Amino acid sequence: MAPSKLNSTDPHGNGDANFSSSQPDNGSSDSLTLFHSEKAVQELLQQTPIQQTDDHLIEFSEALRTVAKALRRAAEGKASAQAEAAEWKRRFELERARNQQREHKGNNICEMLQSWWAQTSIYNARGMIRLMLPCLVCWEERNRRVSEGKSPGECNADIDAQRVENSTNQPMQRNETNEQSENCSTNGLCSHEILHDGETDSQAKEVPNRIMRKASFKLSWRCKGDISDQHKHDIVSFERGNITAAGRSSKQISLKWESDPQTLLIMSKPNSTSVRILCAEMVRWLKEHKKLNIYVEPRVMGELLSESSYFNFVHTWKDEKEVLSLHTKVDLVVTLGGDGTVLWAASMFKGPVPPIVPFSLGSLGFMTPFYSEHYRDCLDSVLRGPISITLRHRLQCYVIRDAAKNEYEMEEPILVLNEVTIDRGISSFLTNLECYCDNSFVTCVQGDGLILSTTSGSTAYSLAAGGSMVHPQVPGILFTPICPHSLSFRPLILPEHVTIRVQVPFNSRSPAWASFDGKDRKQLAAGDALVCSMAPWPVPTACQIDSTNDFLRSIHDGLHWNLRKTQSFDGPRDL
Ligand SMILES: NC(=O)c1ccc[n+]([C@@H]2O[C@H](COP(=O)([O-])OP(=O)(O)OC[C@H]3O[C@@H](n4cnc5c(N)ncnc54)[C@H](O)[C@@H]3O)[C@@H](O)[C@H]2O)c1
Ligand SMILES: Nc1ncnc2c1ncn2[C@@H]1O[C@H](COP(=O)(O)OP(=O)(O)OP(=O)(O)O)[C@@H](O)[C@H]1O
Repeated sequence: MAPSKLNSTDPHGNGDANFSSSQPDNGSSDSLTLFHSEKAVQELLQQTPIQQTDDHLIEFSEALRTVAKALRRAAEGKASAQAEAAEWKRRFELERARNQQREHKGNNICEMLQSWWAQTSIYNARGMIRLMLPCLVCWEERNRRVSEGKSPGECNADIDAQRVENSTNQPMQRNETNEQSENCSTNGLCSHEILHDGETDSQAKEVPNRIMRKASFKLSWRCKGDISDQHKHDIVSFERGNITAAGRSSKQISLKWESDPQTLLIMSKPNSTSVRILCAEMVRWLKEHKKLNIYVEPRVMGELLSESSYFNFVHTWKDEKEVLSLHTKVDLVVTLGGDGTVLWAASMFKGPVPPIVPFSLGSLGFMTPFYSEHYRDCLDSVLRGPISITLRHRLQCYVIRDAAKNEYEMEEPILVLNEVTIDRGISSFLTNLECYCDNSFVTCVQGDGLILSTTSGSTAYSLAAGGSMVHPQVPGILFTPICPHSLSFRPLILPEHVTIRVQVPFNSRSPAWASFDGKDRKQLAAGDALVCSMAPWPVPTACQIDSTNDFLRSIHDGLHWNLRKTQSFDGPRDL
């Protein structure tokens, strides 16, 4: 049959060659020839729509690709605006902390508490959004003007001018702040409640005789060999959280109490008999010899009370809201456990962190320089001060969902002391993570994942993935791939001021998973991003000797770093 012949001899399906070859060559009737030709033409015509369908499919898939690209660009724009906003917020906090420090002397107490409240509310999602929105508006406005053909410099100048104009709105903003402080009890901790000796009103009523005033302290550092006080700087007003300061990374920092610490929080590793016994003994000693107020976790409170009703004086908390206000009550935190307990303790404080005294009751202990056997001497000297401390930087991480339609749906930031890891989870596919640093494309991670680590975390997971060990006082962010499927992907160390964005592309074969200090795993679907920058509040941990000595001891003892038998004296030598 002509059609089958046509098909069988036309590998390309265009019919040309077969159309001519299907011409009868024996001079049979014209009508038959015509019939066959018509049939062949019809065949061809029937094939044309198939060809057209193919073309349409190609066009359609190209259109889809274009749409996907546009969507991706839009999501990237959104994530980059949000990253930028996070960075603006960070700068804004630093600037405000600096201004508050300057204004400190002239301010009356009410203003001070109001500003404190404003700062606390940063950690309330709405407060954060309130801070971020103006930044986003500026960012979008700037982008709009750039797209109109203006130079970035011109745009910034325009926006600054507009901001000056907008300063006439100041009274309205003030009203907003007043409103906040009036309504603060509904949002968490109220500024006037802090005025009452660091206790909330309700608690102060429950325990009327106890005076719990927060101890203030000063941090200072001096140049090597300088024994005078000339280079001392006052940098800390604990409640304001302005513990961040330039220069903190370059010298050994010393903490001196300005008033005696009165309240101590003990955090301990669960499920350990030796830790439980030590904890009870320490609480008893602190109460009887140091007359301190003691806080413990609800779990530990239960353990203590099951041991004896003697421990009735110990305090604990009931809910998350009270945890948020802990930093206003606690002068010092003691941890009994390994590094994991230090991480746990740090994670309890979303804002300023009281100094932590970490006792070693784990197997390694990179951040736990104190021996538990000597806890009395050690706590004696810490409570007396001055002590050397390490200000450990933290990273603040925002998970930005592609599905979030507006800023109100943004999740609370998560603070990490070690690292945030983005990996493939249970998926067997390579991760495909697009990484940007301050909006510049860094690379695409194809492998098991990526670790964004602090320098304190450099001896943890990042080290296991081939990252360098870095002194914890060095300000930087480690960018360490996990099993990258490329020979040249070496780990990086980026400066502390950058904002890193890790984006799961829309064409990713599987979702990625983020985990924070090894916990709280969150799924990152295609289009979601993780934005990470240095957090304003570091974690001050007490040193046994000093930052450097403790760090070197931890890598020698913990990792047996560069341990090798010494070469013997005898043998060949250069003459
Ligand atoms: N392959 C790895 O090395 C690997 C894998 C997963 C998690 N981790 C680390 O475990 C940490 C969580 O610790 P955990 O105690 O809750 O979990 P865990 O009980 O599983 O302990 C993990 C180990 O990491 C050590 N560690 C923690 N922080 C450290 C630090 N800053 N420097 C050196 N060692 C450190 C701990 O001492 C512990 O031995 C994560 O932040 C991550 O860094 C490491
Ligand atoms: N107070 C706490 N409440 C709940 N979990 C805690 C607490 N302290 C520690 N953890 C968790 O317990 C686990 C083990 O803690 P930690 O690392 O301190 O002990 P360890 O494993 O014995 O020490 P090392 O890691 O040095 O061997 C960690 O995952 C940590 O997050």
